[in-house]
Amino acid sequence: MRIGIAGIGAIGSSVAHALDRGEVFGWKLVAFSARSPERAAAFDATLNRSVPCVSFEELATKCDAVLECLPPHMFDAVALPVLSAGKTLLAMSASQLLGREDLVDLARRTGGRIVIPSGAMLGLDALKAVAVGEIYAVKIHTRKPPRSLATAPYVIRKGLNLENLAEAVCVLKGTVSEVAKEFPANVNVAAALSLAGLGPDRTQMEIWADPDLEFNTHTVDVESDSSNFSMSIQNRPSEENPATGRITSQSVIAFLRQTYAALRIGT
Ligand SMILES: NC(=O)C1=CN([C@@H]2O[C@H](COP(=O)(O)OP(=O)(O)OC[C@H]3O[C@@H](n4cnc5c(N)ncnc54)[C@H](O)[C@@H]3O)[C@@H](O)[C@H]2O)C=CC1
Ligand SMILES: O=C([O-])CC(=O)C(=O)O
Repeated sequence: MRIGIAGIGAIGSSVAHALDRGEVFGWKLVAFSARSPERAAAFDATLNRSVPCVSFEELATKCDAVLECLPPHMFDAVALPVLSAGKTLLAMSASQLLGREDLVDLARRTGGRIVIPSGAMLGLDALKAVAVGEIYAVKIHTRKPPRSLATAPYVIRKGLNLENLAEAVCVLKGTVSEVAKEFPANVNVAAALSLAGLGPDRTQMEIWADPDLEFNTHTVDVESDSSNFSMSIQNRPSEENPATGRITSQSVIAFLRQTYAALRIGT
């Protein structure tokens, strides 16, 4: 299978290197997109096998699947050509899929597919299973070091000063739909959780700034007619981007590896 990577930041570069090292059986990296020719050349030099830097439209025509790992506002620029071409979009900017039934409809019409890998979230397997029955409630509390929230639209608009906090503060609470508008780069895991379970309008969320925290931490409570469960994850930051957990790119690699695996575990 031919894969292309849109955006070679923390997630994209790590997945590209795993593919380049031949660590993902059955998948070949055939192209990538970068923000500038200089960045592309510097990145290509880190690969054992040179790969062309192309436009998002060319990624869509050259590849069977395209991994989107761009800044959130760039999402449509790659999602639309990939889905219009009937290809598979591996979407990391999961927050950008909230309220986007139009993209799901586009995929249905063209035979394309949208996949949100588990990324930095845990337990989506159990949530999908309980969703076969009736889910009563899903709550997620995301706690982040204040610096990870400092550039969010809400923090800037309200003029919140999150520096020198003496203790953890709840910055915003509401439904995932409400919080996503204000913290687009911080709700990918909540977006994935809500899409797998009760939907963004019924999944409750709180965002906390916690000065004592080193790792992004997500705690989830689920109640349903089959199981109640609570889960928590503390994500070590990646070297390239402290806002992105190291597990995120590993989740993509694990997802790709199961394509041809003789033994597949989990939902
Ligand atoms: N689903 C999940 O669990 C998680 C999702 N994310 C999301 O995944 C996305 C990617 O995250 P990271 O890799 O950490 O971001 P990053 O900021 O490290 O990388 C983004 C890359 O896109 C490049 N870029 C910008 N404009 C471009 C253009 N026009 N053409 C090509 N490349 C361009 C940037 O130069 C950068 O290299 C973000 O939206 C982030 O919020 C992050 C962590 C977890
Ligand atoms: O925990 C992480 O690494 C990333 C995160 O909060 C998100 O994108 O929602």
